Amino acid sequence: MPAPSRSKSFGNVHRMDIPGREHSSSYMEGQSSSIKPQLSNLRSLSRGRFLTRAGREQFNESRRNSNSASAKPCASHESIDLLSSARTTNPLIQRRQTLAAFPKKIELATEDDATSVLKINALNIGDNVNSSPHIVGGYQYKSSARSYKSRNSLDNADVAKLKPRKKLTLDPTQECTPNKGHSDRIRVYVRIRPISKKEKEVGARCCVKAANGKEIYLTEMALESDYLRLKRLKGRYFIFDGAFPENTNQEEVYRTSTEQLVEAVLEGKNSSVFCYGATGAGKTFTMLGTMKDPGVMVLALKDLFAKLKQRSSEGEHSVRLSYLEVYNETVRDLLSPGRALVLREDLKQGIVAAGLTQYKACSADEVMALLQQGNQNRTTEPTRLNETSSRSHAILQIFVEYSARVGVSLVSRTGKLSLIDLAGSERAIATDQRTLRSLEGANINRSLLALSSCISALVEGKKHIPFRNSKLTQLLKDSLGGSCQTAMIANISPSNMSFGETQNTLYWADRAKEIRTKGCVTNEEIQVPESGCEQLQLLLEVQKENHQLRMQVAQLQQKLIAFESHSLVSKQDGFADVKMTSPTSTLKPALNANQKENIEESDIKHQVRCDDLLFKIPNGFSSAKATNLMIRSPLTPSQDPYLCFHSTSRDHCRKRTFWDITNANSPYDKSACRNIKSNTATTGSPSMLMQPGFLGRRRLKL
Ligand SMILES: Nc1ncnc2c1ncn2[C@@H]1O[C@H](COP(=O)(O)OP(=O)(O)OP(=O)(O)O)[C@@H](O)[C@H]1O
Repeated sequence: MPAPSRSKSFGNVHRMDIPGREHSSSYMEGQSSSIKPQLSNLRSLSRGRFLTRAGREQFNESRRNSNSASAKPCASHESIDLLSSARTTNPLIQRRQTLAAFPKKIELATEDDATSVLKINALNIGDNVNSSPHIVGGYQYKSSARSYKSRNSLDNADVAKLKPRKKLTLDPTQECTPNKGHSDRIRVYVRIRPISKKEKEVGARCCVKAANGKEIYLTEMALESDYLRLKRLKGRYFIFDGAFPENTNQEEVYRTSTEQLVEAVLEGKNSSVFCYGATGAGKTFTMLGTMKDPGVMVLALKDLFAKLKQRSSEGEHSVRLSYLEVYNETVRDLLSPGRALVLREDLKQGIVAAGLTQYKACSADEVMALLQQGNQNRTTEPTRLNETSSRSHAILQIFVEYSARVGVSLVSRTGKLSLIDLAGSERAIATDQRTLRSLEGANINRSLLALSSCISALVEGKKHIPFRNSKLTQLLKDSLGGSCQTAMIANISPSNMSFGETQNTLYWADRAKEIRTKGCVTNEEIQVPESGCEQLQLLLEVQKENHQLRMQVAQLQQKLIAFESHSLVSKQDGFADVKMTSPTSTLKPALNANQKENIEESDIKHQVRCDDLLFKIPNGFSSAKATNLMIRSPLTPSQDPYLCFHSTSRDHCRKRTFWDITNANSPYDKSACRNIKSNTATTGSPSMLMQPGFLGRRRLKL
């Protein structure tokens, strides 16, 4: 069909509702071939609406033809919808339906694109826009403009005011969903602590609410007197990866925010969890907890050791641990306190505190003891707001190393878990002015300010991130901008007296949500022996290991035989008429109840005990007697190969030779040969010197 003269490109079909707006062809990005028939239908429709009378007739004619022609591509359900709805006069509804037929990932190049899509989706999801400004119609609206996101209500007029600064992406995979384990975005959780007794006494009321597991509402308006922050902090609604109300227990906080990161560390990745918030908001409670109510640090360590135990068969694991604090811009070792430490940048490990001790820990209890020791060394002082206020930022680092031999190569992995309890931001009035406390407060605020600058720079995608502005940000460089999975737990107080601090914390938490870390990589090394020398060394190691294992097997077998000999001797003495059967079946009846119990307890234990018994053979019972006993055994070697092995008779303990197998005239029948082989194993290999028969026989002859 010839294209009508006023026909427009597909992009213009979308644009015609808002004349004069520039749209980019990236709207079409991701368009799959499957939606092409729908698009052509749409194009035809738009043509139909703008044609002259004659043209419209021609158009209708061609449409009839196209409907009747079975060979032409049939319209899908979605395109049928589009056809029926195309008659509507509401352009936004038309556009909404058009978008519904699109693949979900759409690149928007301009502010107008974003505004239009948001408007369309606003119509689509109605009130959902109000309740979830970040997730619009199933997409997360990801941009650098944030303040409008936090509004309690978002109408079309508000949407129209949106001024995104950069190219926007609507990416359905970036929804704020906890436990999804995305590795490239900082996960942010908010925890509200219960209102304290002190706050209740002074008549404080609750000013914040958590809802639906993810949402936080401020139930008060911003303070009109706070001119500096008023503009920035007018948001009253926030959505995070998780929102914990006052009654959430420690276990739940750990499971939601940190458990998956512990798992990642075991896979050789780096993970960090940090608590952020104003003084007295509950950071230390969340991170460390109490003896009765252990926090994230303790639960993570316990979980880590439990998981290591489960994986013990997979390879060798070792755990090292260091604990440091940043106090008044100096770095101190909490496990072996001494002089201040210097931070150095290491190519492989990133920023490290030179001289920081790393303790090797073998069990959760050992780690707990170290943690307790470190906490005793941590600087805490009472302030007006918190009786046990942490005056320093504390960082616990746990390194988990794994190594295993896979074939000839050695695989090793190292994962690092950093658990960080930040000191609380505070106003000078909250602490004691003009004292050491206020100096500490100033330093704490300085480092937290540096942290906020880094967050801002990271969110805005700046090239230079001012990590060097404070010791804290230097140490957090990995967690914020490196190859690391990071979770932030923002702690807030519900009291209206801390409303400003709560708003501030929520503002920074909301920003931190947009930080993208580098994709988390596994720190794995595979050593494959390359040179002949390395291969030879490896071969020697394997041979050595093999030899040791053979020795162990031989010793255990020897003990077993010694025990069995003794049981036969006892039978000779006490139970002469007990019929001898194969060694394994004679073991149990010959033992008394006590011995039997020991055998069931542990093989090794029972073998050692039996060895003892061997040397308790009654006086006068010579080894010759034992030998005779074996010779007098009613069984032939073929019936009881074990006895054959032990007998001193040449006939019975004759070595099995090549001839025995091949020669049809062999005195042994084939089945007997097979039995003998499995028990005597006298094939002449050098390792057979270690075999039990050899040693056992010698012992009895002595
Ligand atoms: N979720 C909670 N449940 C019960 N009590 C809590 C909770 N969170 C905090 N608290 C209590 O609130 C008080 C202050 O908490 P915490 O010391 O953890 O605050 P903080 O943010 O670490 O303060 P700072 O920055 O001054 O060290 C403590 O007495 C603590 O027991």
